[in-house]
Amino acid sequence: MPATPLAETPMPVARPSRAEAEAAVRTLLAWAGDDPSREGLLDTPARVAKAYEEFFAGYRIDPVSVLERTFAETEGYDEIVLLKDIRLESYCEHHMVPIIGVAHVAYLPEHRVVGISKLARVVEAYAKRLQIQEKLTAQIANTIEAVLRPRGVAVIIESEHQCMTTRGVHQHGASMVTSRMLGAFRDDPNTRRELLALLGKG
Ligand SMILES: Nc1nc2c(ncn2[C@@H]2O[C@H](COP(=O)(O)OP(=O)(O)OP(=O)(O)O)[C@@H](O)[C@H]2O)c(=O)[nH]1
Ligand SMILES: [Zn+2]
Repeated sequence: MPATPLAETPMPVARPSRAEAEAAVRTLLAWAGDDPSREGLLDTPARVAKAYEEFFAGYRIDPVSVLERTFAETEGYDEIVLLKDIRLESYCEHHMVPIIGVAHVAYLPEHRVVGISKLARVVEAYAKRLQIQEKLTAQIANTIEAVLRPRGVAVIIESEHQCMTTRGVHQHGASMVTSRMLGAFRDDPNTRRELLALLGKG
């Protein structure tokens, strides 16, 4: 198996306990100006800790192992495989608020294909972490390239950053688009055009 870019996957040096995480939420509630001991907020720290386990589940998913099972009986299929409109839920590493959008992931198989849901699982593994969109886009593409060794990989992400819509510049409707094209998608204009046509962006 080729070297993979997982060196970029950080884990906390010493993970705080759940009780410490809940105490931190109580501090934030009080800092926001509310009373953490009032009835409606009593269970909130526990709920927030549980929600964080969901939001940041990606730290506990290994994107390489997700892609390791492949299938060779494809009758030599070597054209574009595209999974489009994958729901994306990520979290801005500057403000810890959601980045919501869609990802489109394509590759050009070389002999073997991967179960199509696995492309969405790789997106999920990197999205459910603290991110900036450029890095998220690159991590997904680089991992697919490193593990599947296809002739090309393309990842396009379109999203809305809530740090821009609900605070700061309050730019409702502004979307951020990033793309990472590797192999034939980068080098061959016809392949890139075909992809954009399949995405309705030709
Ligand atoms: N390139 C990039 N920028 C991002 C992403 N998510 C958030 N940002 C931006 O990161 C920047 C952080 O800038 P700072 O000046 O440190 O933060 P800030 O004072 O909260 O900035 P404002 O959002 O403009 O109020 C902001 O411009 C955000 O819009 C991302 O995925 N990619
Ligand atoms: Zn932000």
